[in-house]
Amino acid sequence: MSDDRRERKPSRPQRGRPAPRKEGPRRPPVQDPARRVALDVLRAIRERDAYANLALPEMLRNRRISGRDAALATELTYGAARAVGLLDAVIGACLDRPLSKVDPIVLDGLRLGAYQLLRTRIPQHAAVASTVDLVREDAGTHVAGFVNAVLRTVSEKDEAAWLEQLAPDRESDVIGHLALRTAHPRWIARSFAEALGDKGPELEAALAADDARPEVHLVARPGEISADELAAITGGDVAPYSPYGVRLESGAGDPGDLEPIRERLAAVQDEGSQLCAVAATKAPLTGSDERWLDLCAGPGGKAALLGALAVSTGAHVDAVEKAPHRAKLVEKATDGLPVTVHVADGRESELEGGYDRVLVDAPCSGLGSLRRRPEARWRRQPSDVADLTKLQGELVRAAFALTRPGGILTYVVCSPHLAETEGLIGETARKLGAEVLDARELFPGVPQLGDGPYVQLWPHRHGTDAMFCAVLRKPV
Ligand SMILES: C[S@@+](CC[C@H](N)C(=O)[O-])C[C@H]1O[C@@H](n2cnc3c(N)ncnc32)[C@H](O)[C@@H]1O
Repeated sequence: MSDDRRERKPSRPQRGRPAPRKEGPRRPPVQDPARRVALDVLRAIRERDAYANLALPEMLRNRRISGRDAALATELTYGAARAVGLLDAVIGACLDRPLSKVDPIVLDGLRLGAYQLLRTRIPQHAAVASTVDLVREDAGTHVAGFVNAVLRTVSEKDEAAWLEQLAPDRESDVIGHLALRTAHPRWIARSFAEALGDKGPELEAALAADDARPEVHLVARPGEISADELAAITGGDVAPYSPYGVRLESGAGDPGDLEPIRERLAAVQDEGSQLCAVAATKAPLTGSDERWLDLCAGPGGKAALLGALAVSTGAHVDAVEKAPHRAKLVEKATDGLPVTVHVADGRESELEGGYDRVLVDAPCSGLGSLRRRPEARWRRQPSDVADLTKLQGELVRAAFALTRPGGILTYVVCSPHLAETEGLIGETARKLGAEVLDARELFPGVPQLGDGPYVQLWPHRHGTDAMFCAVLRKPV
């Protein structure tokens, strides 16, 4: 935006603190509860590293917002948080100063407004006026003209026209081009390309699927309720691959309100996670099959499924989790199941070895579940991956030491990044002398699993998170 279109230059409010209102009567509180929540969550993400999928439901509950307002708040919060890179590129093109010079509180508002203008059908006037009102409440009247002028400039073109202007040339920089189009950081788009071995239509489909709101997946607890019954009660569809899965349309409200979930007959769990947990219990094994170990168990999604499956086979699960508060979540998730929770570092758990089956669902970059964690793609850094692979290798080695000869070690990460997947497990298995089994055989009915021996699931192929699964056997 040029200076002549901006109102008098504001003295900047202090970062993180609303400036006192300068004029006019106090507004009645919360004229626009949905956008107010969205803006407050965007701010919480920026200021205190909040997670949208935790902060949003909490705010909606505390403010007693439901129905259409809750649906709008969810759409705006998730959408704007996911598209930050794209929104910032467009906002930056409307300014005559660097984006970093814009007050962060004002920038949150600009992102919320730009998202509505570029990626929703909200009428332009409503998008601009409502955003100006909210930012005025937070940052003072003096910023209203600036916000109004920037958003009016944003609204002069639609998303396609902005991309035409701002995206790198597809021919010379396909990664940069697709990254901006699908609101991904370049390094993540590159890691997807490397994992797929593709820079064409498949990469585009993968990034596009990652830029869309995902369905909600539920797991029907084995022995408690069937997937058919769960689908009938919730109005969802039986999932295509997991025998325990149900898929619900996104935006169908808070799944925590569903009766089967309140009654603990079912839980929210991505179908890919379900498939990996089931695979860990199904790899062929000779001899005893009673002692199972989940070495990275928090918050307990897979431990609960392992525990429920263990009931029918007579097995017992030890679940290790390093973070005490997450270990409590595992206890809650596995209450009543044959699962013992241990608060310990999986690398030195001091558990007695000889396990028949060990699952290492390792801490990872989470690049495989970006669609469910909208802000994560902008928070993660390439350097995170190097730190994580060190930990992943140490956990796999500790797990292998705890596995009995002939026993099965299943390694899972929610990431397609090659350093965390094939790179990590291939090298570690070789050094340990482990036999690599063909994991594809443990995912019956799941198409497009490639050449093996590992399994990499993808949102665009399977509708699941991009889970990776490798299955090793310790030689006798
Ligand atoms: C990907 S999550 C596991 C998800 C879990 N299996 C589920 O399905 O709900 C990885 C977990 O490992 C835990 N963790 C991190 N470092 C660990 C360590 N050294 N030993 C044990 N657990 C660890 C993290 O706190 C986190 O809860």
